[in-house]
Amino acid sequence: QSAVDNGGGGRSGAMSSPSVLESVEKIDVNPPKGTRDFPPEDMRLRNWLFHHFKEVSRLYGFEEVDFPVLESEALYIRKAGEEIRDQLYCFEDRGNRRVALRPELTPSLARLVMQKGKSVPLPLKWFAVGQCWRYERMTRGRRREHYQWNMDIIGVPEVTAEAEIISSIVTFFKRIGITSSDVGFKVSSRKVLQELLRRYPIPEDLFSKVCIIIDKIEKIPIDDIKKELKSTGIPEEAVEELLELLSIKSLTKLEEKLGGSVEAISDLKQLFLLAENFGYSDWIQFDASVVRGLAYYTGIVFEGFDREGKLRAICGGGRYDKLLSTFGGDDVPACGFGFGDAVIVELLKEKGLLPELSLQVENIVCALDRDLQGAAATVATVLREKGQTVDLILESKPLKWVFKRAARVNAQRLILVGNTEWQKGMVGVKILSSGEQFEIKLDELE
Ligand SMILES: Nc1ccc(Br)nc1
Repeated sequence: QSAVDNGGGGRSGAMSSPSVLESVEKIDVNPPKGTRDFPPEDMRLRNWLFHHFKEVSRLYGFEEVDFPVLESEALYIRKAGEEIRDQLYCFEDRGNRRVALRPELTPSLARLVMQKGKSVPLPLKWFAVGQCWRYERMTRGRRREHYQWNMDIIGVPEVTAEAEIISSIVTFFKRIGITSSDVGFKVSSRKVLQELLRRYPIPEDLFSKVCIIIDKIEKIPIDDIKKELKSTGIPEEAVEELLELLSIKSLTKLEEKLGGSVEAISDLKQLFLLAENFGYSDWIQFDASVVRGLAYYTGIVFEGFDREGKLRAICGGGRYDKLLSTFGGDDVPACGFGFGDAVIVELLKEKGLLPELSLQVENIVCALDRDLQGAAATVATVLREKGQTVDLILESKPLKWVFKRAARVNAQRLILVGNTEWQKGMVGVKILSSGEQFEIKLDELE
């Protein structure tokens, strides 16, 4: 029996005509390692999540954009030692081009902004929800794809942009029942690190590398962090001072350490003031250890975390004022965030906040005998043209089977097309919740 229906014996399993397809071993019905299918129940939850992503983006006046999942590898070749680079899902295509499945959306967004150039007046407020990939040795059994929601503001140098996008994430959390007791945002600025490093004689290009190492601070032993930092050439005393600085959790202490005239301090103070105005002060806290793991961040950085500390970062983002210039474009200030579709679902499960999403159908339409299948199609069409959802029974089935299906699809009512009624232009209706039953003219059915 061939693995696919060759149109011969159909699915009944009857002996099919000689197959044009070679008989094969049964194919592996699972999706590739690290990837997911979305059967109906999972797709309903995904659509529910994406609906909230997109509704919040619309509330904030952002425009939706999208890009190919396949991009030139060049977009992601950064030499700062990022994990995202080590796990790039890249290959050479048949035209000998180096391409990659996108690991994130921001470089594509930067590319499109550059492509549009002066034809789009700034500021731009764009959002996207797209599948992103990584190729990781399955030893860790982690996923290789996830969907990310991104919102980005291009062309606003002020901290009002960061305050706005953090507000949008807070709005999202509130919409799905997450509160500031469940989740918070750790906020810092890479300018803190820059300021400290400036006080030591070390080359500018080390900055990104140092950030990427520090981002691993809770993922690998502190001695490995020190070793990696020293291997970049930073003086020993700088490493010690750096690690001490990263433990600061109050802006006041940071100011004592760095002095008030530092731009990082004024940026952060402005952000916390704006948080008051947006009404999300109790969601955010200063934490100097936040640097995020992407090389291109240049200023404020933040990450959403679960206060119980059970899960990985829920989302993350920040300012990236130099990304377009690293692509050879003009410097354009930008900030944005990425929000994955996996950790948030784990959090909703933890909090008992997963929504009940069942299939709902208003009508099941069923012909009571074979020669009324056409009449049933007419009834279904009349209802659908009125905007009613109809599950039309497409084959002759016993009523018991129809009732079982009605229960499975949560139908509100059964429309039965029978000879006697149809002769009078009528159909039988059974309200499944009450059991009420009546006949009605087709054109009065609504
Ligand atoms: N960047 C990235 C891509 C895919 C997954 Br799963 N996680 C992170």
